[in-house]
Amino acid sequence: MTTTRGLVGLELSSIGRRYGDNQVLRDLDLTIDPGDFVAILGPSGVGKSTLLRILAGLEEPTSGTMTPIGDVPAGGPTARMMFQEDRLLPWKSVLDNVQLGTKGQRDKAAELLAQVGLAGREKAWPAELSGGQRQRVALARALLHRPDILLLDEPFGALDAITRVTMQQLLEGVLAEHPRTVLLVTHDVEEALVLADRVLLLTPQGITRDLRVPQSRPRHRGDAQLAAWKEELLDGLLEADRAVHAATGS
Ligand SMILES: Nc1ncnc2c1ncn2[C@@H]1O[C@H](COP(=O)(O)OP(=O)(O)OP(=O)(O)O)[C@@H](O)[C@H]1O
Repeated sequence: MTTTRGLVGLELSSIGRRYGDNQVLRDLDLTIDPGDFVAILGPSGVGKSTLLRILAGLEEPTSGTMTPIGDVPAGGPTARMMFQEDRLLPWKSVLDNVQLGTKGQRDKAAELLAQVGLAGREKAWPAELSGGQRQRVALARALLHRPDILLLDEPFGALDAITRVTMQQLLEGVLAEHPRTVLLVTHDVEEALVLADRVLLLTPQGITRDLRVPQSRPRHRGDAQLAAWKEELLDGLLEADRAVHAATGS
């Protein structure tokens, strides 16, 4: 049996979000098990980032409830978000960027930097790093806060194909060391299938596909079952994309 010690999940019940007349999420029911890695696919504009912002507590749903489950800490679970853009402060060193908003965590910050492959670059400025390296700093910064829930909003979306694969492998390694409940929003179906325990397809009709990926890690990108799911999910995405355009008249 998988242990959920120290891990927190979330139960969403009838979550909705409306912006004026624009009902973005509607009656969303979803249980995220403690320690699960859940990837969310969906057409542009369907509300994936909105959902992550709600989970992060950055935004309130207009309806529904969200309840933490599992080994819930006394003050409630903490969440941390990582974005496509690194959001590093250019006037602070790499180490100071990782420590941002914390006190006395220098050693831990340096240790995390080493874990993401940036030992020796503590004093560098963000401008001296490549896009992939900057995302490593952003990942180290998110992990320093030891969030119960790690929310990744297309974190590798701006990276070239090779750096992206390297970052996926790095994330997998880091999570093996620091188990967390993870939600990943991505447009990359292969990324979802290679990394996640569970892949959701979010469409204007709600979650239309909820796929468990039992393959052991590291996964083989050429795996026949993953390839079949990739086809199926791409078809689902195309169909959902048409539905979004039909709904918005775009
Ligand atoms: N603060 C806001 N005010 C008004 N409308 C918003 C706001 N945030 C998001 N929206 C609207 O909500 C809808 C969903 O946006 P969201 O960014 O969550 O979609 P997404 O699925 O993440 O899209 P993408 O894949 O393109 O990032 C869009 O129609 C967007 O215009």
